[in-house]
Amino acid sequence: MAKPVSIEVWNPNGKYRVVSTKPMPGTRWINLLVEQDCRVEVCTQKKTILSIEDIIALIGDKCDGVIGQLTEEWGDALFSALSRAGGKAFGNMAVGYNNVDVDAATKHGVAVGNTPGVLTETTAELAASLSLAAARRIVEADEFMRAGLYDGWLPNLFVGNLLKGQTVGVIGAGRIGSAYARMMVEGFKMNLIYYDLYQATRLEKFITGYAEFLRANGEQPVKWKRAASMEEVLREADVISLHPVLDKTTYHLINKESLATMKKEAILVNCSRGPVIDEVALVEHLKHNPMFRVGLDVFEDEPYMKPGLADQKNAIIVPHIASASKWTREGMATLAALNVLGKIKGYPIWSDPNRVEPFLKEDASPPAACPSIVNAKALV
Ligand SMILES: NC(=O)c1ccc[n+]([C@@H]2O[C@H](COP(=O)([O-])OP(=O)(O)OC[C@H]3O[C@@H](n4cnc5c(N)ncnc54)[C@H](O)[C@@H]3O)[C@@H](O)[C@H]2O)c1
Ligand SMILES: O=C(O)[C@H](O)CO
Repeated sequence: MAKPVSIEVWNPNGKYRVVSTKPMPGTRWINLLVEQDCRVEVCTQKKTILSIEDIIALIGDKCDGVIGQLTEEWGDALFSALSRAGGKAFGNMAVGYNNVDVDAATKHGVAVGNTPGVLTETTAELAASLSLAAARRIVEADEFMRAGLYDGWLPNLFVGNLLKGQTVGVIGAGRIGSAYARMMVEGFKMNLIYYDLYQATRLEKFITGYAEFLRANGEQPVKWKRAASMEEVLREADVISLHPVLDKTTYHLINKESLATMKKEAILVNCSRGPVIDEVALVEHLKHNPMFRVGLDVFEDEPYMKPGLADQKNAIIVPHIASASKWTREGMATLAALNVLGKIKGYPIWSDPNRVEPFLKEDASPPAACPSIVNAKALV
């Protein structure tokens, strides 16, 4: 028998019972649920990752929908408990939903929501920050200053890489990968090589237009290329940023062999999911290639790092904060709540999950729709 889990309750007499497994930023998401007759229960347990038993205890005997987190494994056990309690929807507060067994949800008739679009620029900005921090060795230099080691300017002190004119490689040029590519090309006049299963038409048009603008102004135009294989990107790029979804095709996409094809002084950034990189192979590569640098927001076995990673000076490591801007996190909470609410209310699915701004306006009522349900087609 699982121990009772501590909760905070909003609108105790609400008709529909919605559970959030974590307190989430902002209050708009709670207000929207309460205005639509929901009793909202927010888990306040002081434990970062809830167990399956904790979540089953939270679901209880009657629950219309749950808002959950990417740290939770949503599989058959949780979806059958939710369905038994009368639940219709699970809203993952993330765009990535590799923690969710979508087939199991569909089998139990539960809709699975995610939060695309609202985190695109915020996540791309962190990938750009890690790229710059790695290129210019900012973390190492900061540690050096704080240690009181600076005793005057030197020609060879913390020499890094100039980005202008170098090639940025993007693997997975979807929403975030494309936003990152635009930032690096427009901001630093880098050339682009990308690999994706699909053509990134809007990105290609943007860079073509920017190259024309540069040419018209007497500047060196930027170039772009869609690579025929991921290996082509790894061989040619100076900075490589990973932005694919995590699935069977992208698990350990970066491994011992692919690392060996990269330039010795390349920079590798990962703001997608940890298991896209074989982290043990990466640690070995970092040890043997001191000029190779990485910027990592995600790790293979979060919250842990593989042995040796934290000792590498050529690695910059941050704790899965790529979407952590206030506007984005409040927006993610809103989208996650509206996915659950929309399903409870029987609203239709929003037509374009790449354009979710109408749901995010602070001073207006959101559309009567679910912003993004990933198993919408399978459920009908
Ligand atoms: N670190 C973070 O905090 C953070 C924040 C947001 C998103 N993410 C991760 O980033 C991922 C991408 O988000 P998005 O909104 O850009 O999604 P998206 O669906 O717009 O883009 C993903 C892209 O990956 C491509 N892809 C799929 N399989 C591939 C393969 N084998 N090789 C190359 N490309 C492949 C797809 O075609 C698509 O264009 C999410 O699924 C999530 O895991 C992480
Ligand atoms: O997939 C996601 O949304 C992230 O990892 C958290 O923002």
